[in-house]
Amino acid sequence: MSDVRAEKAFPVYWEQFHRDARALAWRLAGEARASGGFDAIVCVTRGGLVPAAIVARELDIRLIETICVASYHDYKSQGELAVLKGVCDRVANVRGGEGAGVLIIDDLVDTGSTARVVRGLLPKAHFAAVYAKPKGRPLVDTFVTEVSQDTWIYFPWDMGLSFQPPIREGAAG
Ligand SMILES: O=P(O)(O)OC[C@H]1O[C@H](OP(=O)(O)OP(=O)(O)O)[C@H](O)[C@@H]1O
Ligand SMILES: Nc1nc2[nH]cnc2c(=O)[nH]1
Ligand SMILES: [Mg+2]
Repeated sequence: MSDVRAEKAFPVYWEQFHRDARALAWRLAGEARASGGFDAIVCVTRGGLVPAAIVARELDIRLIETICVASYHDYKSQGELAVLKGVCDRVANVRGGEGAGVLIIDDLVDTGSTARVVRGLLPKAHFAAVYAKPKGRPLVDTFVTEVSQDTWIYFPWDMGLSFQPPIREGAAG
């Protein structure tokens, strides 16, 4: 989201996230049939951890690795992208090297910067995200829902219940 101001909010609740992550698993099951399956999952921390758990359960994948990337240091503003931990050789070479047979999972692609770096490390892997914005979309092999570039997605783990003032008290203005 670095150069476009996020004007619209897209809040996602746990039930919806579970449904969308399952929809991703259904699509990936089709991909797996066509491509010979996935032997391992690499989840992009931290956001990729949650959909990775759901997809791993649905596709019965038990070899799971993380790639630890940090870039959004402040809320909504992307800084320098740092890979804090790469992928172990056992997973990167699970089917002949360069990420062949590996499924990479993240919660979303926005500008595509994170996906570009991760794909560079595992060029033969399949990259999946639950949500995609237009700039990041060319970097993803499989996703479920596209939102506009000026939308900020609020995940259930980032939200909590809070009091809402009644509309007549000015909240609608
Ligand atoms: O396409 P991009 O513009 O690179 O943005 C997408 C990345 O941003 C978020 O991660 P973030 O860096 O905020 O860290 P987190 O997963 O630890 O929350 C999200 O989980 C993606 O990994
Ligand atoms: N939660 C959240 N993190 C992001 N990182 C980059 N874009 C987004 C977004 O829309 N929502
Ligand atoms: Mg992330």
